[in-house]
Amino acid sequence: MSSNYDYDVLYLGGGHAAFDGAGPLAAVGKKVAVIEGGLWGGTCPNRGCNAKITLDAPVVLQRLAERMQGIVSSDIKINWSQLVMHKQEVIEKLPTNIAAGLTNAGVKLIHGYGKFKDKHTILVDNVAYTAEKIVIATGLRPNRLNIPGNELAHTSDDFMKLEQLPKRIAIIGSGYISMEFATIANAVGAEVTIFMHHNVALRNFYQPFVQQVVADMQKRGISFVQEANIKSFKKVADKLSIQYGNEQVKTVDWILDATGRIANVENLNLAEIGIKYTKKGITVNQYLQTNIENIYAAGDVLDKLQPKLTPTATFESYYLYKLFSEQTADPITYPAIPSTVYTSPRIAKVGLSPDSKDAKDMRLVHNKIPNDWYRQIDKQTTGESILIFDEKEHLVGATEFSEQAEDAINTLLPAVVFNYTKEQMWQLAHIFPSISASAWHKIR
Ligand SMILES: Cc1cc2nc3c(=O)[nH]c(=O)nc-3n(C[C@H](O)[C@H](O)[C@H](O)COP(=O)(O)OP(=O)(O)OC[C@H]3O[C@@H](n4cnc5c(N)ncnc54)[C@H](O)[C@@H]3O)c2cc1C
Ligand SMILES: NC(=O)c1ccc[n+]([C@@H]2O[C@H](COP(=O)([O-])OP(=O)(O)OC[C@H]3O[C@@H](n4cnc5c(N)ncnc54)[C@H](O)[C@@H]3O)[C@@H](O)[C@H]2O)c1
Repeated sequence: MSSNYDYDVLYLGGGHAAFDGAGPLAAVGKKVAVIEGGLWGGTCPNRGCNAKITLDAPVVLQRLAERMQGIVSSDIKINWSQLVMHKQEVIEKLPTNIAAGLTNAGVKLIHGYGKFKDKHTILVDNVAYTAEKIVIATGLRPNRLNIPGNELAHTSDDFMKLEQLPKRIAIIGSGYISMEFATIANAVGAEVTIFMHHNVALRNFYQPFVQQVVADMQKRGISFVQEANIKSFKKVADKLSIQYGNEQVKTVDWILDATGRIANVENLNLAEIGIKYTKKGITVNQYLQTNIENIYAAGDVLDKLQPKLTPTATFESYYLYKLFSEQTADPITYPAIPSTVYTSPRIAKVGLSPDSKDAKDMRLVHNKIPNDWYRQIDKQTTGESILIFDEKEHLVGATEFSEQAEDAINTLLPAVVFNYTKEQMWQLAHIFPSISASAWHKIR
C-alpha cells in the first residue's frame, strides 16, 4: 500500500466497471474507494439491464400464452402501472445491496460527483481525495437529438418510470433500446412508430435475422419509418407533433429519443490535466491506461471497439483488479463478448457473424428452430440459428433469433471462448431436457 495517498485505487463512477473489480481489490488488501454521484450500481441495475428485463417478463408470458392458445387461455393483458411498480420493487434494493457488498469488502464509498484537481486528486464537493491510481468509470448518458423541440422528447430512463403508458409512442432510432422498448410498449397496448435514421435496424446484428424480427414487430402493429430525417418536435395542445421527411407530420402522445448514448467525459477536468479523449470516450492503451500513467478507464466510457455492454464492463473491471493486484502484467485480451437484443423473439450472437469476411470459407450450419423437438413443447414456430465452425471444427461463432436465443447462445459461450475440441464437447453431459442440451446437440 502506498503511504503518500489516501487510497491505492480510487474509482470515479459506481457502475459495473467499478464495483465488479473494486470489491475483490479491497478483499486482497488494497485501500480502495468508489465515488458515485447517482445510484450505486450505475446504469445496468437501476435504469438498464435489470430494470428493462423486469418490464419484459410479462411480454414473454404473453407470447408463451399466445403460442399455447387453446391449451391455456391466451388473453393475457399487461397492467402497466402494476408492472412498473413491480420493476421498482425488484430494482430498488439493488443500490443498497451493491453498496453493502462493497462496504463489507472494505471499500470506502463516497457519494457525490467528482472531478480531477490534479492527476492524483479527485474533488467531491470541494473535499479532496487522493489516490495512487484513479479509474475513470463514468459511463454514458442518453444522446439528445440536436433539433428544435428536443426538450419534448424523453429518454429510456423516463420510459421505465412512466406511471401510465401513453397511447401513441414515437421512438427515434432503431438500435437496442428502440427495438426492446417498442416490443414492450406494443405488448402492453401502445401504438408504436419507429423512426429510423437510415433503413437498417440493429446494424450490428445479422440482417437476415433482424429482418425477420422486424417483420414480426410489423405484424404486431409496430410501424417503421425509414430514412425519417427528423426535423423538429412541437407541442400542439396536449399532443406532440413530429416534423420529418418531406414535410411529413406525425402526431403522438410521447416521444422516446433512442438515438444512442454519449460518454460522460465533461465536467471531469480531463482537458485541464491532459487526459486524451474523443467524443466516443476516453482513449486508453492495452492496459486500459490513459496517456497519464496513473490514470485508467473502464466500461462504457471507453472509446473502444468492443460492445458497450455489462459483460464488457465487468470483464474490464476484473482485468484491472488483476493488474492492480499484480496477478497479471499482461495487456487485456478480450474474449468473445455475447450480446442479445431482448425483442420477442430475441436476437443473440457470439463470435463471428455469418456475414463476416472471416466466416466466408468456414462451415456454416443453418438450423430451423421449430425443427427442434424441445422448442416444439411450447410451439415455437419461428427462429433460426447459424453455427460457424473453423477448419479444426471449433465453434467460432453462433447467432440465433428465437424466443430463447440468449440462453442458447450463453450455453455455447464456453465452446467459442475456450476453443473446445469435439472430444471436450462430449465431456459435457448437460441436464436433459434443457435449452443447453438442445443447443449443444447441434454442435457436437
Ligand atoms: C436501457 C438500457 C438497457 C440496457 N440493457 C442492457 C442489457 O440488457 N445487457 C447489457 O449487457 N447491457 C445493457 N445495457 C448497457 C449497460 O447498462 C452498460 O453497458 C453498463 O451499465 C456499463 O457500466 P459502466 O460501469 O461502464 O457505466 P454505468 O453503469 O453507466 O456507471 C457509470 C456511473 O458513473 C456515475 N458518474 C458519472 N459521472 C460521475 C462523476 N463525475 N462522479 C461520480 N460518479 C459519476 C454515474 O452516475 C453512473 O452511476 C443497457 C443500457 C441501457 C441504457
Ligand atoms: N440488450 C442490450 O444489451 C442493450 C439494451 C439496451 C441498450 N444497450 C446499450 O446501450 C447502448 C445505447 O442504446 P441505443 O439503442 O440508444 O443505441 P444504439 O447505438 O443501439 O442505437 C441508436 C440508434 O439511433 C439511430 N440514430 C442515430 N442518430 C439518429 C438521428 N439523428 N435520427 C434518427 N435516428 C438516429 C441509429 O441509427 C441507431 O438505430 C447500446 O449501444 C448498448 O451498448 C444494450
